[in-house]
Amino acid sequence: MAKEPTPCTIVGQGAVGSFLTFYLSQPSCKLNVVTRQGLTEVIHFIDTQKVSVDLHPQPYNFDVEISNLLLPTKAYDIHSAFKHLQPKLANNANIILFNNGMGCIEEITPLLGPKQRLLAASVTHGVLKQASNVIHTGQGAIYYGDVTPNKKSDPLSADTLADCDTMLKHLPNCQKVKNIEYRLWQKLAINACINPITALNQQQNRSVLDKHYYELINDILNEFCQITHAIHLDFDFNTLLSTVLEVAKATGENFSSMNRDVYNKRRTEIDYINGYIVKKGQELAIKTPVNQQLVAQVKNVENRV
Ligand SMILES: NC(=O)C1=CN([C@@H]2O[C@H](COP(=O)(O)OP(=O)(O)OC[C@H]3O[C@@H](n4cnc5c(N)ncnc54)[C@H](OP(=O)(O)O)[C@@H]3O)[C@@H](O)[C@H]2O)C=CC1
Ligand SMILES: CC(C)(CO)C(=O)C(=O)O
Repeated sequence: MAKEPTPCTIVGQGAVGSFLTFYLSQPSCKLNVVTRQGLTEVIHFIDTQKVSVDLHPQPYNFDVEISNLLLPTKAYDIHSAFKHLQPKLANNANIILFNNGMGCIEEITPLLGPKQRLLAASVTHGVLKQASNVIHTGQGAIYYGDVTPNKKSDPLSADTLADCDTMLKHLPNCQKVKNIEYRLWQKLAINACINPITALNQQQNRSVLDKHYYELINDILNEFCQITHAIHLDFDFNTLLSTVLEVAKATGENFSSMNRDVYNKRRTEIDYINGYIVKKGQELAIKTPVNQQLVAQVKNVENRV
């Protein structure tokens, strides 16, 4: 007997949400797209080969139980989007976070049912949304892993998780990894350096390579490494510094997401990026004055708009 398509609910038609909709539009997946207004828009999606396709996702059907919930929203919207859809989640649902920054795992974990699984992804693809056009601007990768605390083995949960893993194989360069925590912290370090610098100075990512910012980057990463050391995650300072500079170079022509948020007078994800380093510092009694200062500066710019 042919296998039923895997049901998959995607929240929002933003850049990453449309990217997921494009790559998961497969006969083996049954997509449901949730928007705040209830109506879906036609998205003109352009892939890295410049091939364009119009996406006509079905509006969300509230009668459907959610087995796989994909949350590609800004970090500050994850909690409310989850709460809104929580009543529709299957007992053994998989919930997958695609946001930048950290802190959402802590927000969602207490809300999980005993058989629900929480997965987190680190995305390095570049995707740009301009009006109804979504462009896959840069080929990157997706690393994801299970971050459910105190997992209990359950045959039904294991089956839905296996279906979810099969479904996610349709995404470009998508790999399940055991060390997802390490990947998430590494991406946090990259964003903690590139995003506020490029947002406050309204410059492209390559500007981070300017000698002028070396001391600031050193200070951001120094505070970061004290925290990761305290939680027994080993990051070598020099390797991390090289990674940040390599990403700034490789994405040099781009404007970071925080740069665009400030430019477009939108809320930034600062609370979940440098703000998360500050929060962890407070919990661990580690001083983080440089990250604290950056949070204050970015919030100051946000409040001016
Ligand atoms: N774009 C990129 O290249 C990359 C982005 N990321 C990260 O991925 C995350 C998403 O980024 P991106 O796609 O660019 O952001 P966008 O702002 O383009 O998209 C977010 C979407 O989420 C929707 N949304 C929020 N809450 C709800 C809700 N409750 N119900 C329905 N829809 C909702 C928003 O809808 P509305 O329009 O109504 O506000 C919006 O369409 C961020 O954390 C970002 O940092 C990571 C790597 C690369
Ligand atoms: C890696 C980087 C900095 C690329 O622009 C990014 O993730 C962002 O802009 O948020």
